[in-house]
Amino acid sequence: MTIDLPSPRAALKIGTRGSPLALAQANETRDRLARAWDLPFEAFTIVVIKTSGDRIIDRPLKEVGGKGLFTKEIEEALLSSEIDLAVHSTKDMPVEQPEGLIFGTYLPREDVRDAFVTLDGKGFSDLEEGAVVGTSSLRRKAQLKNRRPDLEVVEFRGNLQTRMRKLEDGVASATFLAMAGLMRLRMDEVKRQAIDVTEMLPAVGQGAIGIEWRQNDTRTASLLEAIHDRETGDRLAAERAFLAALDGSCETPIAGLAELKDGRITLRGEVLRPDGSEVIEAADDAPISDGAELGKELAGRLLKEAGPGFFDWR
Ligand SMILES: NCc1[nH]cc(CCC(=O)O)c1CC(=O)O
Repeated sequence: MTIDLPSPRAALKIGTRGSPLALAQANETRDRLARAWDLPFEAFTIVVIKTSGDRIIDRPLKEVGGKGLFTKEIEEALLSSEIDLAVHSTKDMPVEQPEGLIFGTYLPREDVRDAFVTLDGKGFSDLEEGAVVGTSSLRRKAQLKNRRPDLEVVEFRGNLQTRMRKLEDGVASATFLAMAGLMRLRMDEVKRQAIDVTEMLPAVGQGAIGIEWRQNDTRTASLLEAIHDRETGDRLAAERAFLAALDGSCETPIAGLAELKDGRITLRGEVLRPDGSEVIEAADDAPISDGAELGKELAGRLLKEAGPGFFDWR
């Protein structure tokens, strides 16, 4: 098969948000594509798109509401062919895409763990009673409250740099950041303690860069095949099926992680009450090709165990 390769004069357009992390992820995608197809960087252009999530920075996300706050404008640009592919943090992607778009290429996954970040390198069992922790993630808040009900949680929005500044300003004594973000931005100076996944299960998709394209654009699909990481794809199929079956709105604290071992896929999942007072968890394994069924099945078990009252806060 011959592919009409992009060139500096007819570059492939890569859409992304403009945050430093998003740009790092778009650059990694461009580098991998250029290497895989032996093309110069100039065969790709990076197009920055501002999303409603980027525009509204003064209100908590759950007040702004709606899925896809960070993806809507990017998907519109894809559909209108302003861009040829879009690079996303899989963690921020709704489980369903608009008609005509496919989200299905994944780069090799980074560290999936959360990091506990303080100015002096403390762990979360070392924080003094009643200390303030900043996070805007319902999952992290619920998981923290489950272990340390005494801690106070305050809303902490903004990019990684903004959150670090808030720590320096004393708005909170600690925050959580994804290890993947710290590594991609090479924020080596940030004092962090990586939290083992058995201690704090990460968000579905954490640490994975995912790429979306137009379903009818077979050329872009072929170009992307060369950089797709099959193992990450297999894990994400299970995790996202789990999330989809739980109807994971951003208002529900949900965590999930799939891992591959000895030719099988293992999935661990949990749902929590937002105040951390209850955690329901389950784990199982299956042949790798049955990952999506495993995700659906595990979600069903959690829903059954949680019972009809569990999600009442929504
Ligand atoms: N919700 C924001 C977001 N989306 C993806 C990452 C980190 C990178 C990743 O998990 O791939 C972050 C920041 C964070 O959670 O600290």
